[in-house]
Order: sequence, then C-alpha cells, then structure tokens
Amino acid sequence: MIPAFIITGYLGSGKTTLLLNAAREHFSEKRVAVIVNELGEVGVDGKILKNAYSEVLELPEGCICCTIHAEFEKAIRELREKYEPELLMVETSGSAEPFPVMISLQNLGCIIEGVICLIDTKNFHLYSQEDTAKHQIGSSNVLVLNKTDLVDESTLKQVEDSVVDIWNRYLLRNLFTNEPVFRSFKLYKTSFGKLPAEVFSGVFALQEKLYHLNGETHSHNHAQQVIYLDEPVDYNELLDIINKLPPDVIRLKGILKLKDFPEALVVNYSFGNLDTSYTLPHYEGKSFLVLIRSFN
Ligand SMILES: Nc1nc2c(ncn2[C@@H]2O[C@H](COP(=O)(O)OP(=O)(O)OP(=O)(O)O)[C@@H](O)[C@H]2O)c(=O)[nH]1
Repeated sequence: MIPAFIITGYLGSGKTTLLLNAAREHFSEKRVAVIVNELGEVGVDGKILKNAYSEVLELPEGCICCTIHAEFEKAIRELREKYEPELLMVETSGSAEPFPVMISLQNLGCIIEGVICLIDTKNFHLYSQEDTAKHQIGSSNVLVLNKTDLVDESTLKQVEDSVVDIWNRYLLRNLFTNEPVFRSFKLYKTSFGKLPAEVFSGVFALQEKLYHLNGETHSHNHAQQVIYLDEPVDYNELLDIINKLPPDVIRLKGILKLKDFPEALVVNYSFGNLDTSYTLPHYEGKSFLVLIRSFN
C-alpha cells in the first residue's frame, strides 16, 4: 500500500510552493512521485516540480475530479510499476474537489495519509463564496492558512474563523452513515507552505473506505486560454500584458524566455500580484502564458 497525500486549494493558494518546500525539507531521503493536474492542456506546475522531484507526472487535460478517472488511475498504476514510489503526492487543480481523487487513490490500494487544503489568507475574501473552495476545505483534514506574511493578525483571525466555520458546514460525510469522514482537522499557519514534519508522518491517515456517488457532477467556474510567444520578450512587455489583462482573468501562469536574461522566467500572477522570482535555467520549450478566467 502506497501512502498518498492530496494537495488541494484554490487557484494560486500555494500548492506547488508547498510541494517545492516539502521536497527540500522533508523528502530528501524518500522516493516520492508527484502527480500534478492543471486546468487545461498546458501545465506550468509540472515543469517547475521536475526541478525538485525525480518523478513528476503531468495529467494534461480535463480535471481529475470528474472527467478523467480512468486516465488518473492508469497514471498511478504506471508510476507504481516503473518507479515504485514510497510516497505519492497528488496536486489537484485549483478548480478540482478532492473527493473523487480520494476514491481513485483508495481504489488503487493507496492509503490516504492526509488531504491538505491550502488557503490563500490574503485573497480568501475574493473566493470564499465559491462552492469549490468550500468543498475543498470540507474534504480536507489538514487546513493550511498560507501567505500569512501578507496579512495582519486580525485578518488572519477572521480567515481562520471563516475557514473553521466552512469546514464544519461542508465536511465530507459517509454516504451511507452520514457520519463525517474526518472527525477532526489540524490547522497550520504558514508562509510559502512550509509545514512541520509531523504532517507527513502518517498521523492524519484516513481509516475509512469511501464510496462513489453515481452520477455525481459539479460545475467548473473557470476557463483556460493559452498564448504562445514565438520570440523572447522584454520584461516591460510582460508588465504591459499584465496591465492590460481583462478583469475576468484571475490567474496567469507561464514560462517565458526573456530578451536580456539567460534563464526562462516562471510567471506567476494571481489576484493582482505578480511574482517572477522563480527561474528555470534549462527550459527548452516554447514560451507560453496560461490565462485562467472566471465565469462569475
Ligand atoms: N507572499 C507569499 N507568496 C506566496 C506564498 N505561497 C505561495 N506564494 C506565491 O503565490 C504564487 C502562487 O503559488 P503556487 O504555489 O503556484 O500556487 P498553486 O496553488 O500551485 O497555483 P495553481 O496550481 O495555479 O492553483 C506564487 O507566486 C508563489 O510564490 C506565501 O506564503 N507568501
């Protein structure tokens, strides 16, 4: 039985960042495989994570929460055979709910060691009313209030109260008994998703077997568009693109080759904040930007 963690949380909340830090701080001695799923066909996270993990599988299309179970399960089987991981980390897309992934993992004989939900404390008020966000929180047993460096104490307290309230109202229940799947949660306050070792020590493992609700569907409130750039760009051109983004673009990610800089730049923009602090020295692919729009 392979232990597995699911990393969930809204768009831009810090899931990939958590995985990068965990690789450095907790998994240096372990054979860890990562499955990363992103909205749409073009992924950024997988390319970044390949710098930190030797086995990263990108699921290129759809969303593992409802359309491509078969592909997800096939991917895990292949990983298991080829790589024999000691631990599996599954990063779901910001638009996905973790429950179907939990079922698939259990069907494949994995032990769910924890469902970790990242919360963007700075921007929580902008997305807290979305159903997906509420179900992500209610289906998790490790709640991580992230980006605490960007908020004051009173905001942090408000977000904590609101997240705890949502957890209590939306907690995942056993379909037959109506009992909560997780009876408690553990809450952490972090910056850059830096979690203590105890989170990964198996104390949060789910004991219960989950069952699927037939015909279950949910709606997705986001659409994705990809722009490829043939020529290297100027940093100012990037700023220009960002300044002219339409208001329904809530997330922009990408990898860009720049005119005057040898390394490819990872572009990370969410809720008005642009971060270009991460670079990929050996990136050989095309430059691209992924725009995620909200239908709301
Ligand atoms: N200031 C600050 N920035 C953070 C923190 N955690 C993550 N970030 C930044 O937030 C941006 C988004 O982080 P990611 O880790 O890519 O978020 P994600 O949840 O994987 O994003 P999606 O996969 O698109 O949903 C990046 O620029 C990170 O560097 C934090 O605690 N503080």
